[in-house]
Amino acid sequence: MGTRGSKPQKQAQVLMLGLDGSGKTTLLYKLKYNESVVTVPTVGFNVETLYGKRQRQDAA
Ligand SMILES: Nc1nc2c(ncn2[C@@H]2O[C@H](COP(=O)(O)OP(=O)(O)OP(=O)(O)O)[C@@H](O)[C@H]2O)c(=O)[nH]1
Ligand SMILES: [Mg+2]
Repeated sequence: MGTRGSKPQKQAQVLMLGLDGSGKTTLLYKLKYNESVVTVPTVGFNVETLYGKRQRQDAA
């Protein structure tokens, strides 16, 4: 993203909000591991770092 002429944004911090039991944790771990996990109601909050395809290749 970004305006014309600016560098593409390489990192983003995303805050996901939703009602209890609306699927936030399920979506987070689906995005991170591409798997459907069994969840329990979250106490507090979940924080995860997700990497894009290119970033994973750079890390390897
Ligand atoms: N049918 C259906 N069920 C879903 C979907 N996403 C999540 N669920 C189910 O909804 C329930 C709650 O999912 P969570 O991911 O724990 O919801 P949450 O928003 O993190 O809940 P809290 O942590 O309590 O706020 C679980 O039983 C999930 O399996 C979906 O897309 N479809
Ligand atoms: Mg949760």
